[in-house]
Amino acid sequence: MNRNSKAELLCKLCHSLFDRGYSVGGAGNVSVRLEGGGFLVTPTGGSLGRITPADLAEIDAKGTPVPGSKPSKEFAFHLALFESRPEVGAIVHLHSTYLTALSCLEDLPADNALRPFTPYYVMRVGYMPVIPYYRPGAPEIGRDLAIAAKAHPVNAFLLASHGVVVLGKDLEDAVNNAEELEETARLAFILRGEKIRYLTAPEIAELRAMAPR
Ligand SMILES: O=C(CO)COP(=O)(O)O
Ligand SMILES: [Zn+2]
Repeated sequence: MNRNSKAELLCKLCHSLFDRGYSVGGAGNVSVRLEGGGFLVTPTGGSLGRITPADLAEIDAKGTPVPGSKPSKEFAFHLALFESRPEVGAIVHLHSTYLTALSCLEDLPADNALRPFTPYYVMRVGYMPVIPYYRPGAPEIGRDLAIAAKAHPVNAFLLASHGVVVLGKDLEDAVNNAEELEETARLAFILRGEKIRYLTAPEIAELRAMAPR
């Protein structure tokens, strides 16, 4: 897919996420890898609900912003993930309600914030390691994500007290993964206090073998 088609699809998916409440205010950012190297990313401070292709910031293959819109303050962590995981084609960062609520819980297990109880979470995301809290835009987020992305073959990381970072092979895949994950977190809150039948280790292993990644 060429640059302009990717820019249009990115905006269309941002509007869709915003319209369904996955992003509010100026929160969240989305990026996509371009074929000849380089990236498109949402600009800093804007609403995902009203973004147009002309608003997108472009970054060259060396990670240098091309003159034009100012990139998201989180582009450093997007770049760290693109560099650590060559198969990743797009990244979605959201402050979606249930994942962000989960990120605010004390004593989350660092290796996996969400124990699997449905198959699609395992198939699309795997599991979800937790990155410690740093202020938005802090370089430490990219540093820790790069280490985690190499250590864990998963498509999502929870940023403590902040939100979520979701990876995909392309834009639609990353958005699908983010939607599945937010729904899984919503179910986890609905089921709080209930006796959940968690998936067993053999069930998880079978699903991991089917995972599209
Ligand atoms: O979610 C955000 C910060 O973590 C939004 O920041 P940007 O507007 O710079 O993309
Ligand atoms: Zn954020």
